[in-house]
Amino acid sequence: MSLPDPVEPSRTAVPHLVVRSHPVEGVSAQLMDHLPADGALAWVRRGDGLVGWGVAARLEVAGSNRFADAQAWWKTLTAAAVVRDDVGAPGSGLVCFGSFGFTDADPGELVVPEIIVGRRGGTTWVTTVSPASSLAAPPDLVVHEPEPVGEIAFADGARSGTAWSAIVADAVKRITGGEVDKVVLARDLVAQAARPIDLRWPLRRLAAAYPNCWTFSVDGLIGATPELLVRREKGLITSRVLAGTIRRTGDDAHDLALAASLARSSKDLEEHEFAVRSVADALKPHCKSMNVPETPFVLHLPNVMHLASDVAGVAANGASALGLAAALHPSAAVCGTPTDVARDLINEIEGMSRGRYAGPVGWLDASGDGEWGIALRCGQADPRDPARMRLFAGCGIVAGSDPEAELAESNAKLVPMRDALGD
Ligand SMILES: C=C(O[C@H]1C=CC=C(C(=O)O)[C@@H]1O)C(=O)O
Repeated sequence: MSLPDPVEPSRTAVPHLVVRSHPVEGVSAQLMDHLPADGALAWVRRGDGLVGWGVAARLEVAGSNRFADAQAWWKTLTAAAVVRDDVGAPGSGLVCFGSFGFTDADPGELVVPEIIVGRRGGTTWVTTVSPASSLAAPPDLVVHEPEPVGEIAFADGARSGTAWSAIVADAVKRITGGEVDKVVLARDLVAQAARPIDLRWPLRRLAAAYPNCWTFSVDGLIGATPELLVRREKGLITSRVLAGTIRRTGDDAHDLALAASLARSSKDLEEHEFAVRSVADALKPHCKSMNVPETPFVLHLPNVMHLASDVAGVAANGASALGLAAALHPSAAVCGTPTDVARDLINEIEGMSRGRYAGPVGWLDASGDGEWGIALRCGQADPRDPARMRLFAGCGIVAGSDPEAELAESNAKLVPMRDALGD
């Protein structure tokens, strides 16, 4: 596949931006409620986070230097900006949102909104970003009502469930044959509505139904991910690693028994160990000290339960949150082990383009702090048909995987987006 010409950030003119963050009182609506219909940007968890709209600056990136190009552009842009930050919270001041493709060939972007509304621990603020030539006035924080999606139909994407199970069976054979230790295989569904989908409708529902996840929206990619690839905040680096899944039944007592069986399942523990190792190995050069839990805990979500490990470290160098995300991507939670072999196998047998599914999505500030999740439990709006979205889900495959069980697991992982698009 031929890659788009790489951008040359040093030669790309960046705008000189004027940025002002100030606290606002008496704002009680959810952050998402303030989003206008177009260009919604969001990163929200348990009511805190950032939403934004408008485009003050934007960079599209693809190719093998995409993370470095994005980083260089951001450095130049932040160096040229004049910032007055009266809030001083993580996420105040100049911030960009971003999302990156799973592969180098899938385009991604960084976008600096014109307006950002942030909230953290009871403090709400507004950031305005504008070119020095035309200073922006602070916006009125209006509450908008999104349009319900209405009638919607779901159909197989690149492959039927049965065809996908056959690919999983093939992968299991190749794992037992010694070709690869673990590979993550994904499938897609196509959601077709009768009218253009107002992305704020599913976004609000995801944020309400999955408060422990990070609900995100960047350039038509929306979802609620339970997996934090990396957070860098004031010298502390953290990552929530997930791998190993069991579906919930809705019966609490039964689910508790299932959680206990997940915590003992050698197949899931093996799958999890690959993911934790890949994250710990990638973060090691960037940390002075690290805490890698020996045993995962069980993360309970409304649809599934995951084996989860929170890895933490003290930053050893100036690598930004985006630089760390670049070092971590693709982790074994979305690609496999060994990475290169798993990536080639995905390319060979998965039979679809992932686009920005399973890529890093998040935000970055001028100091290099920020949060990047893995774009999971998500859908991509079709830029050519606003009534259409592609939904994605994938499963880690190891020697002990059962293709039928993996298909059921992938269906459970599609539930958040399917429900969010429903009435
Ligand atoms: C690839 C996905 O999930 C990953 C994250 C958590 C658990 C996973 C698993 O148990 O297979 C996957 O590695 C997805 O949701 O599309």
